[in-house]
Amino acid sequence: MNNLKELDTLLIRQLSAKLTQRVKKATVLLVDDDSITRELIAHQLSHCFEVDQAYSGLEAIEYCNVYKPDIVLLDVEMPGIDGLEVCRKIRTSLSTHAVPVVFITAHTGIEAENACWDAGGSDFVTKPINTQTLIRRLQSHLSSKFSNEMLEDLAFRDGLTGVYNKRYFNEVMPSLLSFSQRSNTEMALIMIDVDNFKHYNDRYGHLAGDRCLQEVSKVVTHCLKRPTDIVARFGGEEFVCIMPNTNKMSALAMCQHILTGVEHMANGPDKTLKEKVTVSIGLALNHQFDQYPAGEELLNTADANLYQAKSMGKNRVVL
Ligand SMILES: Nc1nc2c(ncn2[C@@H]2O[C@H](COP(=O)(O)OP(=O)(O)OP(=O)(O)O)[C@@H](O)[C@H]2O)c(=O)[nH]1
Repeated sequence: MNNLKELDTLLIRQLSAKLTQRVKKATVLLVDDDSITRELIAHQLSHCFEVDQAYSGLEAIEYCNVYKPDIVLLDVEMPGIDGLEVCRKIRTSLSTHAVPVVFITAHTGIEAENACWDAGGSDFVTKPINTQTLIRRLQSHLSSKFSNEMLEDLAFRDGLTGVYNKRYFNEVMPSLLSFSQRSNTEMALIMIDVDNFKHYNDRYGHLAGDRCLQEVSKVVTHCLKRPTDIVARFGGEEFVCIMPNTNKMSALAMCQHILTGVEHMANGPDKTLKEKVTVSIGLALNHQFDQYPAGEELLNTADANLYQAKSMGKNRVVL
């Protein structure tokens, strides 16, 4: 019992050290049209974070779309697009909606404060700024953001390969299916299974087998580049991928990419594989059914096609 408690304490200490490190390396985007104020705040914050600067609302939006900062420190009053509008834009963009926004405002009073909350702000500081308070607030928002991300990773990522896990797949599959049904778009689902993996494990050991799975998942993730594509480890040496907005030709091309990529892994510069590895792929498309299929039907079809691919000699895709 005591040992378990000690282990818990150790784990919590490790996690909190990791969190502190992440907060130290966090990027703050500081947005203010007044260059003197901006430089002054940037200088004070630079002891604790990486600080990038934007001088207008438009520049801030462009920066966020490309670089995705960890947190935004945003002046409310700016000519052109003001801070409130920038914040609304950050909140409605898929890639930045979870980025905390802390407002800097010269105005106090219920109306000014409520405007910040209504725009989606996470917090605000009033001028003149107390640097200590500002730093502590940023650290606190960053800590909760990073802990949430760490928890999400623990819940939804596969520990060995870093791709999503089956739980995540099961969570998102119904929404993706109903989205493709509503928008009448094609969607592809593939099941990938490493060929003769038992032999690889038996011959080179379980650790080498683990390494092989990591390499396969890298190849698959590399091939499926769209932000909407999802790669998950389904269990053992099996992966499942969902590709929204993908028709038969593109899906087949993707599968071919994966087959070639995996085949070439053993020739890679770092030679992490002991011998050539191949995979078999079962493909299923939602448009191949008379009626929109349920997730289970798509999965079963992909699985049956995977079985076919194996029985036809492996290292191939079957639709
Ligand atoms: N190293 C490692 N091996 C795993 C893991 N999960 C499952 N395995 C192994 O994967 C192997 C799968 O073997 P089989 O199901 O017989 O499949 P196979 O040898 O690939 O045969 P085919 O699928 O017909 O090509 C078993 O030996 C499992 O122990 C893992 O996380 N790491």
